[in-house]
Amino acid sequence: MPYEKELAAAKKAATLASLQRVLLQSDVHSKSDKSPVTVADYGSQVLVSFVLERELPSVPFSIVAEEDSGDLRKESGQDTLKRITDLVNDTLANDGSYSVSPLTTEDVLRAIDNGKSDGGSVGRHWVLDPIDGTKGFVRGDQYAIALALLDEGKVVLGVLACPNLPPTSIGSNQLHSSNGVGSLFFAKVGHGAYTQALDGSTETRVHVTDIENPEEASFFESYEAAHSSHDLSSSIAEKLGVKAPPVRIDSQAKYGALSRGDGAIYLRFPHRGYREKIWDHAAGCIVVSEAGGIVMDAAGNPLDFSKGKFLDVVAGIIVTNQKLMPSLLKAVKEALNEKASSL
Ligand SMILES: Nc1ncnc2c1ncn2[C@@H]1O[C@H](COP(=O)(O)OS(=O)(=O)O)[C@@H](OP(=O)(O)O)[C@H]1O
Ligand SMILES: [Mg+2]
Ligand SMILES: [Mg+2]
Ligand SMILES: [Mg+2]
Repeated sequence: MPYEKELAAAKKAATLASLQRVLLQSDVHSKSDKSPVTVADYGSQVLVSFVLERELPSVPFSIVAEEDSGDLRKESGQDTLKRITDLVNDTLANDGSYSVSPLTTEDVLRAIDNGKSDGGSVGRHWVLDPIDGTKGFVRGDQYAIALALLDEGKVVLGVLACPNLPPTSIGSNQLHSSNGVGSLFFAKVGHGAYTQALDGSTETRVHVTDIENPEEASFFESYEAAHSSHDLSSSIAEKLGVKAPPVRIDSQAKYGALSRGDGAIYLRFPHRGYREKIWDHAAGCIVVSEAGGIVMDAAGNPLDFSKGKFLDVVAGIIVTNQKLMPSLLKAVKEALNEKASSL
């Protein structure tokens, strides 16, 4: 079966990264673009890189990942580097599946640097967001370890580990950390999407909702208003006839929740000038597509992951089932035209 061992390795990598026991979630640093990064973001990138290298030793190795080692190589980063190294070694020791001597700080830097690839349309590339929704993670809300594989520019498998997303369906009032076991979603091209509890229970196939009437639909959007225009989504929802208030959750947990029918629509409209990155959508996109949903930009184009680390989309990203997509696209077009003429 194509990509079977790759999927098994990806599930193992994302699950192990989700088991990090972080002492200080508030240990947040600011990157050069002012966005937050924590010890756990780096630790997760190291663990995923480590597991993929171990599980797939004979395969040429390329990862396009969010984090880099630049700040950790500076004098001011030495404390953080030490804490990442301890965190990774504790996680590997608790798990016990790899008998290795503890990683050194050099090993950690090298593992982070494995994520330097540029991706593209030739060959295979892993795409990793070690912690997607860092702000959600710091708040104790939703976040995801998101890992996908590109083959000749197409996403062929994806895994989303969502440690704070309960394995049962969420309503709008059950969004906060479950303090229990989280959810794992995974999909392989042409083989459907599946979920299982992060503690390894049996897997079940997931499908997006079959709702046809927008009045019965609910929609997801970013928790952070800085990441997606809440005004534009409410105008789209109103045009479509959606009655329910928005459900705001961080990260690609939105794609996971949508793939099992917890909500019907995901709307994402970043503010002017922001360029989407492939690691924020690759895993979520294949999980939802294999669950029967559609992921497009606001002009109705499928997402193109073959152009390197950026994802060039027209205006925003919209996700829903096959039945609702035509009316959603129409509502999006109207709302965007209205916005343009009001400027
Ligand atoms: N200005 C701006 N506009 C749009 N998107 C941005 C912006 N800044 C960051 N990001 C990316 O958003 C990722 C977080 O995903 P979400 O927006 O779905 O979640 S959240 O509600 O904002 O927490 C987040 O992913 P992580 O950095 O992995 O947390 C970013 O890649
Ligand atoms: Mg980030
Ligand atoms: Mg992200
Ligand atoms: Mg991230």
